[in-house]
Amino acid sequence: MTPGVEPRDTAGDLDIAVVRLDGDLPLPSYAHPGDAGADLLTTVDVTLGPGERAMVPTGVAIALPAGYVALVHPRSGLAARHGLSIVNAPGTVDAGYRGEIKVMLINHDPGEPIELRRGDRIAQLVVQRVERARFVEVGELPDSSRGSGGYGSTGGFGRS
Ligand SMILES: O=c1ccn([C@H]2C[C@H](O)[C@@H](COP(=O)(O)OP(=O)(O)OP(=O)(O)O)O2)c(=O)[nH]1
Ligand SMILES: [Mg+2]
Repeated sequence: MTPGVEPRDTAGDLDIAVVRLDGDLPLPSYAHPGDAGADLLTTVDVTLGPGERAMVPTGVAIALPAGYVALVHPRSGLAARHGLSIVNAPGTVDAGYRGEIKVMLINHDPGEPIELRRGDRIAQLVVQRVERARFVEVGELPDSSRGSGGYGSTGGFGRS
């Protein structure tokens, strides 16, 4: 594909087997060509009070090919407007997992409840290739510029 040119349609390039577990709700789908996340829907009505969380079913189970992972990400619009996020963001769906994909939603708003209705788009699924590592024990690690510095070792906001 030519760099900078949008793909033509909203389908992906990788076939992933999906089973619908709950009626006729639509399959996960990308809202726009080029989107990284396919929207996941809730199959249930649920109200989350301020600070409350819930494990919400999406009505789909998938079989990812070996070497892939699906990550369950929050939707930024719902986060910005309502404070809706995901407790374990991003959730990890392993290639071998055949159960229903669930989303652990949390209402971060301090005062307002969030009312979700069956069929609402609650999260997005990002499918990626993933490496599986071999953890090779050694006595000592090679030097690096960062070394063991972390947790703010380079400074804060960068204000002068
Ligand atoms: O947001 C999520 C996260 C996980 N899962 C499913 C798919 C995943 O393959 C499985 C296990 O997830 P994870 O490894 O994150 O949880 P765990 O607490 O380590 O459970 P386990 O001991 O089953 O691995 O749960 C979801 O449906 N949604
Ligand atoms: Mg695990």
